[in-house]
Amino acid sequence: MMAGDAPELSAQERAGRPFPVSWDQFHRDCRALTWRLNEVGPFHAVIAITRGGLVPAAIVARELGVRVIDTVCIASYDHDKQGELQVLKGISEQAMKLGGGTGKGLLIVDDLVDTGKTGKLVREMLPDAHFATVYAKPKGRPLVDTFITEVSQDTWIFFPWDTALSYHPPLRDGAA
Ligand SMILES: O=P(O)(O)OC[C@H]1O[C@H](OP(=O)(O)OP(=O)(O)O)[C@H](O)[C@@H]1O
Ligand SMILES: Nc1nc2[nH]cnc2c(=O)[nH]1
Ligand SMILES: [Mg+2]
Repeated sequence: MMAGDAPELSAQERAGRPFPVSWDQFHRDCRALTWRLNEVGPFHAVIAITRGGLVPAAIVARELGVRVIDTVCIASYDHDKQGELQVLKGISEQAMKLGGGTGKGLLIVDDLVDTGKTGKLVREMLPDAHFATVYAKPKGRPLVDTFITEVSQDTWIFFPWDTALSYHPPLRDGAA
């Protein structure tokens, strides 16, 4: 950064509007997602986009009675800064076979789509799979087949596995 330049804002700071999600709420939203997916399936396997997709994938797979779960491991955000996408582990040969090579009958699960970059990459790997997320922001929404809650692009979702209970100052003292 050059002297005098404004500090670079993280994706979370740019988003501005916080949307904290509790474990209870997340579980309810995953169950609601499963109700919708139950109309679309059956699915041969669930593909979780790690790491955020692991928690909804476990809940959805449990509700749908699917026991084959695979992962595609992608790193993009370092906490809240988005960098280049890196595929750390691809989809297994066995899961690929179950999807006939194109992902037909497979269910991809992630916690959210934001810019859609992560979802787009996985869709390219499995063009015929069904892609479900719990939350969706407008830029990524066209990529998703099924989701539960849309939040505005300037929202930052705080998941229960990334947060802890802490003191919150009263509204009159300027709390959001
Ligand atoms: O639509 P995009 O702009 O690509 O962002 C969405 C992705 O970002 C988050 O993952 P992250 O890269 O933070 O990794 P994590 O799941 O391991 O936390 C989230 O879980 C999605 O996978
Ligand atoms: N936790 C979290 N991770 C993200 N990655 C991209 N967008 C988000 C978001 O809103 N919340
Ligand atoms: Mg993720």
